Parts: sequence; C-alpha cells; structure tokens
Amino acid sequence: DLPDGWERRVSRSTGKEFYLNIYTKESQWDKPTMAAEQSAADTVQCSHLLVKHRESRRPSSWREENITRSKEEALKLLKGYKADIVSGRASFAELASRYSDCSSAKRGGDLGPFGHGQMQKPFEDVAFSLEIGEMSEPVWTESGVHIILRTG
Ligand SMILES: N=C(N)NCCC[C@H](NC(=O)[C@@H]1CCC/C1=C\[C@H](COP(=O)(O)O)NC(=O)[C@@H](N)Cc1ccccc1)C(N)=O
Repeated sequence: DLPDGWERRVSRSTGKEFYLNIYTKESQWDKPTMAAEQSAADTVQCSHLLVKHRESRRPSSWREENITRSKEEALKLLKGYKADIVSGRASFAELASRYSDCSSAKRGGDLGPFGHGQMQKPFEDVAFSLEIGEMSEPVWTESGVHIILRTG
C-alpha cells in the first residue's frame, strides 16, 4: 500500500492515478516509496545539542580536546539533558550552550536556517519532519548524537 502521508487520487482530465502529499498538498505521478515529507518549507531553522563520543568523525570540541566517552555514555548524557528540558528544570539554549560539542553552543545551539543537502542526511530528515517548537528524539550522525529543536 502507500507510505504514510500519501493519498491516491484520480486525475479528472486524464483519468490517470496520481498521489497527493496530505501535508504539503503537493501531487506527483510516481507512486511514492517513502513517507511524505511533512514540511512544505524548503528551509527550516533549528537548534541542536550535540554530544560527541570516541567514534565521532571528529572526537574533539571547544569543550573537550580529546573526547573518549562511549556511544552509550553519550546517549545517556543526552537523554538526561532532554529530560531536564522537558521537565522545565533547564532551557534548551542553556544546556546547549553549556554541553553541546558543536560550535553552535555559543549561540544556544542555533544553527540558523538551512535547506536540503546542507546537513548530514539523518539530521536533515528529522529536522524537516519536526513541527516548529518540537524537539526530536536522539538522532545519530557521523558527528555524534543530537537532540534537535525546530525553531523556524
Ligand atoms: N550551516 C551549515 N550549513 N554549516 C555547515 C554544516 C555542515 C554539516 N553539519 C552537520 O550535518 C552536523 C549537524 C549540525 C551540525 C553538524 C556538525 C558540526 C559539529 O560536528 P563535527 O563537524 O565536528 O563532526 N557542526 C557544524 O557543522 C557547525 N558548522 C554548525 C554551525 C555552527 C555554528 C553556526 C552555524 C552552524 C555537515 N554536512 O556535516
């Protein structure tokens, strides 16, 4: 059957079947193979909190010259930060500026607006699937493990 977010339609003029993305209202002739993209936006703005680990593509950051924590430890830390944010004990920007292993920490995690093809695919896919104001589950990239907050 059809992947999530698509509906089958029939063209009134040609009688041919086409497919409608129920989120963006875009239509296409080809049968979709992937879930419909929820964002009609071709750019989104996000903040993120990145925790690197010893297998990160660059296991170093402004915080720590040589990062040796394991993937498991990185995930545990990140989940703790997310819990603090969800509980209201701390703000996203506060924890990102203190703990993110990305230079965007200096801007509370803000990455600015970006379009398709700029970020690593797993990061982009989640970023474009979030509603504005929504925070992601942990996302793994070559850089490490991130939580992403869509802000625009
Ligand atoms: N605005 C852009 N287009 N800047 C280029 C993004 C390159 C892109 N980066 C990523 O996909 C991940 C997800 C977000 C951050 C990031 C990784 C790294 C940290 O990981 P590492 O590379 O040590 O493994 N931080 C960056 O790149 C920072 N310049 C992001 C940034 C910082 C301050 C202001 C704006 C953007 C990639 N294709 O590798």
